[in-house]
Amino acid sequence: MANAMLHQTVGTLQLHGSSGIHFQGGNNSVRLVPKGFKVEVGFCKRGICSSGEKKFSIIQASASQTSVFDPVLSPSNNGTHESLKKSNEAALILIRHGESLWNEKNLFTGCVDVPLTKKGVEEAIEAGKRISNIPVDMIFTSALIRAQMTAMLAMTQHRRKKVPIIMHNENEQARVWSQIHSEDTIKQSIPVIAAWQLNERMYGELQGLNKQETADRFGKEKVHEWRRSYDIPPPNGESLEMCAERAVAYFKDEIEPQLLSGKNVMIAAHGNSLRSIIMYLDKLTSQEVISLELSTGIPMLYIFKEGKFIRRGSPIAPTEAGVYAYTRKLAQYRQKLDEMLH
Ligand SMILES: O=C(O)[C@H](O)COP(=O)(O)O
Repeated sequence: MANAMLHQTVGTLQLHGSSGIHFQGGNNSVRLVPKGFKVEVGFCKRGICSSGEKKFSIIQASASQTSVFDPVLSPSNNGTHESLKKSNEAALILIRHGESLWNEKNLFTGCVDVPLTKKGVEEAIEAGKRISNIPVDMIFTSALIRAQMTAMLAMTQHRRKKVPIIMHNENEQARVWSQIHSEDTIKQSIPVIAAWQLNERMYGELQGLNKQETADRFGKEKVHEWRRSYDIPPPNGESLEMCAERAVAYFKDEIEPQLLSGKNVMIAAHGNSLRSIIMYLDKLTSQEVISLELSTGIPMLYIFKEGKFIRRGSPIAPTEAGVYAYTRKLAQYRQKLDEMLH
């Protein structure tokens, strides 16, 4: 058990606007994180737990200081943010889930939790082949099964053979009961964070309706406006703008800090939650995003470098040399995999 870790939550860390970082544990309340403790970033369901307070846990680490998450530095810490921006480069992969049973039936799906079809399973596996040489350190998915299936199936193809493991931080018991007690096993794992903020836009009263029949009933133009306009919501549903408010906020608060710290990230999500994120990454206008269409199961690669997102398109096949020549780091990663596996 030399490598085993003892992680015990002993308090919480609170960020209070101008008054700084406070540690609150038992009867103690001190301003800074005490020596010998480290910060583990938690993911509360809504990203922000209450106004001005983000969810962190202070964990007391034994001799081994490793956890599934490396400490993440807040982007609001300007000095560090700037230096990380300069030094780090990371891959960002976006994948829209494979075909779902309601895509096949041409039904508005939105937040209804529908699994993949056989074709969707195959698309996810094919997507996995395309990214099998690209490093993945963390995976974010929506809370919906079609995105989670896609992420997991894609990872079955990855040459590095790390094990994707869904993090359960919904309450303290879930967190403790899913703890991994081997540093070596943790190193061979990829944390998977499921977040409702990455869910498909909520399609309101259109959910479950046939897309063609809806166009016949309300008119092609009206339905196109509901589906593709930026700020016009479908009846009692979310517009793309409303979807962006939660999806892009989550991306900025939870995903960008990981990229800033050099982590390679994959996001498996949905047509519209990804359209809103791409709108942010590519700085598209509300006019330009109208014509942005995403196919199911096609991975898209971005390189995050010097604080900028560089769009690299979709890796075509695992053998496509060009993809791995995008950056020296990617080429080196692939070379390492080749050496390891031959
Ligand atoms: O939720 C749905 O119905 C689809 O996944 C996305 O639909 P859209 O193409 O109408 O945006």
